[in-house]
Amino acid sequence: MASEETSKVEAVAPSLECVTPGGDTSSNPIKDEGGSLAIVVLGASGDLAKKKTFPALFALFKQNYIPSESTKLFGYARSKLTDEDLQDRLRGYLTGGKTDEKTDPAQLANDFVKLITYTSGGYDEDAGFQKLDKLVEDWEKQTAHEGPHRRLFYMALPPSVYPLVAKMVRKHCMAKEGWTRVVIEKPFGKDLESAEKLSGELGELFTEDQLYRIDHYLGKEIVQNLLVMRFANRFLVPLWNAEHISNVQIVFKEPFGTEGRGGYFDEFGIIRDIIQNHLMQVLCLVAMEKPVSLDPEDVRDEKVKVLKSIGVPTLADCVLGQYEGYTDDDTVPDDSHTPTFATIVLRINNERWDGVPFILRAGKCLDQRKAEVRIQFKDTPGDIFKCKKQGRNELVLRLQPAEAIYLKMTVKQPGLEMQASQSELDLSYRDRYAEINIPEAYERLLLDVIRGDQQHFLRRDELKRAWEIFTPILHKIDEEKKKPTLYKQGGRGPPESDELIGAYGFQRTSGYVWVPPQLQKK
Ligand SMILES: NC(=O)C1=CN([C@@H]2O[C@H](COP(=O)(O)OP(=O)(O)OC[C@H]3O[C@@H](n4cnc5c(N)ncnc54)[C@H](OP(=O)(O)O)[C@@H]3O)[C@@H](O)[C@H]2O)C=CC1
Ligand SMILES: O=C1O[C@H](COP(=O)(O)O)[C@@H](O)[C@H](O)[C@H]1O
Repeated sequence: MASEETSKVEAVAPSLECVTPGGDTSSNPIKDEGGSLAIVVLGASGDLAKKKTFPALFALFKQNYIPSESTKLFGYARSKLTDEDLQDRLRGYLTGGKTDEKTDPAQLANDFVKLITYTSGGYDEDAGFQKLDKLVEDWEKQTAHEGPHRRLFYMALPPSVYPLVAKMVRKHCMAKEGWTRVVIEKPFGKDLESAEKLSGELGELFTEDQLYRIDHYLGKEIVQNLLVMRFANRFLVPLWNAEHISNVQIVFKEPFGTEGRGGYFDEFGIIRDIIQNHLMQVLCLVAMEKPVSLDPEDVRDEKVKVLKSIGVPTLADCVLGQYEGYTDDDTVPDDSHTPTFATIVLRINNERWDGVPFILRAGKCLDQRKAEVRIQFKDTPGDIFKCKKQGRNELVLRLQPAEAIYLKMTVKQPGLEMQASQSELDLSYRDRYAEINIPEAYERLLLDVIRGDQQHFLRRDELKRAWEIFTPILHKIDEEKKKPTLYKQGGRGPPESDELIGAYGFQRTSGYVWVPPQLQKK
């Protein structure tokens, strides 16, 4: 049964306006739909809710994107909590973002938590969801605003209960006059079959335009910049292909381990946790063709197209690692073979990328926190300066920490001698945009949900294709109980990874060390 309810409110076409340096950036407001907005956080007692969901809503509240006159936040979970219990639990996490000097941040946090009300109930319990619906409806009736009563449900819950909760929302809590949107968190399944099963179950209850599958990497500033950078700069156009690019690396590193999430992590491993979703989304934006427009369907059509061109990797294209001490976690079995590190090389079989390896690398408990895209160009032909020794051009997009885009290039070493050396053109956001508050990923994505803009959310076919690429290798790893190489905590991961990357053409620049000013230890 497909829902008869579809959004009565037109999605706001994503606008992209050119902003001159120091210019006004506030030209993309929420289309004023009037009426009321109820945001229901299901699993409000949990970790994600307190660390990400409510803080993101707080940031939007601070910027008046969710005005207190017309917005109410409802928490729902099984834990027996009062409104005050939940409010107190959240207060300590409501710290991020900038406020003007006149505003007291603690007062703002107090004003925000007053918008939250909590109700407890089971996830399969009709009575609980009927009570929730009544609470929302009573509040909607009280809000004097003309217009639709909009309802946003955010599932900050373990995926095992998504279908159950979705059924309850569909049965009892749909908006009576206005839109209903449902946000779900990854993991969207464990492989192709389970993902399709989940998609089928949700598809019975909600239309695709009501479902927002969140991948928070799509909300990161540099990831969002990829479309603009790639398609608004003429000089990049002729270079962005196999003729000039040798290899592309997309890297995620974390300096800590599973930190209390060992039970979850051990079931999924690093490929499902990071590579199949976050890194693949970034890959799509690096590799896809120019969309016809910024309409969400046009952008997602291009992502699906590039995903369909990617060949299925084999174990030979892959290095797996596990950090020493991983199994000391009580929630992880002693004989666990779950990889906490993986390097996987993908090939895109199309005209633009034929022959260019896309190297995806992710690991926990490594030497640093870093996520970046590193595009390495081929050697310059006819090298009269012996530049090869100095290193290749690389365009690096650093997602975190300290967002930056920099281009490693060879220049004359200043001085009397004619000597070439490696330097960089550096766009470090903290220097260039010091006055601008860079929003958190969840903040931006929640705003997109309120706006009805699905560009930065996964469509069902996109998800399916990403699972088609990774399921064969994941099944093989599981079936063969493939043992990952143990690696030291705080290092670069298994040395085999660097060997594989080297074999696929990546050339490390010897002697080049550049620590951008924002990352230098003072
Ligand atoms: N935490 C994080 O940093 C991230 C989480 N996610 C995803 O977000 C979702 C929520 O994550 P997180 O908040 O960490 O999860 P939690 O384990 O904290 O669970 C959230 C809430 O769900 C309820 N719950 C827990 N286990 C069960 C269960 N077995 N059956 C029914 N209800 C249960 C609990 O509420 P109560 O008992 O009160 O009902 C809990 O407070 C997950 O899908 C996760 O993969 C994604 C990215 C990062
Ligand atoms: O989705 C997840 O992401 C986090 C890393 O997110 P980041 O925004 O801090 O880069 C990771 O720690 C976690 O394992 C994974 O589930």
